[in-house]
Amino acid sequence: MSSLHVRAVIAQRGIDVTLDVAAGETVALTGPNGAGKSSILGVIAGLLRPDEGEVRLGDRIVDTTPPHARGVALLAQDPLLFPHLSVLANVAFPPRARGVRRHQANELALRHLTEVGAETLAGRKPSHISGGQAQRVAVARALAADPELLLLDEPMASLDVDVRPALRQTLRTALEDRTAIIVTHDAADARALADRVVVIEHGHVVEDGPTERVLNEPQTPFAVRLVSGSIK
Ligand SMILES: Nc1ncnc2c1ncn2[C@@H]1O[C@H](COP(=O)(O)OP(=O)(O)OP(=O)(O)O)[C@@H](O)[C@H]1O
Repeated sequence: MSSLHVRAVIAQRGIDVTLDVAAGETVALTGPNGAGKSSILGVIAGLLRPDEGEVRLGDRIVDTTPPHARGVALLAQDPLLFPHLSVLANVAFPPRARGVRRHQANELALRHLTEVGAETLAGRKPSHISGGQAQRVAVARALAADPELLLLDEPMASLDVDVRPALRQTLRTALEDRTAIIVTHDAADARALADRVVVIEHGHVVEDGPTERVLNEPQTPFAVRLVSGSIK
């Protein structure tokens, strides 16, 4: 578990952001479409190089560390499971990639699948499970990477409204005592999962405070809309 410090300037996208996340803290990153949320996650994950900036995890500067060695797991909107691998092999992939032996990696994978309530799917191929199940499996795979920092980009966006509460509950458990950033447009996600809410507009932080404060006394027009549920 590490703290995060990120400063990212991407001139072409109008982004200039500094963000600190304490060790074990979950931050909900929110703001209008095109505000820069995904770009910020991209910089932290090492997928996008800022014009200027720094990404520090604990006391390590990871700017020049390749994505797979950063200790950062990114859960995208789509589960992006490997189609040719079983559910179990998908979740065992990160530990296998860091050299854990097959038997041990499979045991670890099964434990994470159980954590997200998907252990009965272990033998199936991704094409034989539902979208909601696939997203749970993707959460298990992200956890199996044992990341120092977990980034979630609208993990509920592709799911039907009726399966969102179950995944939210899964994430609630998974994010306890983990440093994490979740991009969301849903106040329910922020309320259930985040210690802090940060609002980004036009590439800048316009509001930042404890979840309770931001949801009870929103200061910016976007936060007001978030609370009233009028976004989307
Ligand atoms: N691949 C790209 N190349 C150039 N500009 C991009 C690219 N992707 C996004 N942008 C621009 O960068 C800015 C920030 O976009 P970004 O996707 O980070 O916002 P976002 O807050 O994640 O939006 P959304 O809620 O729609 O996902 C926007 O002006 C967008 O047009």
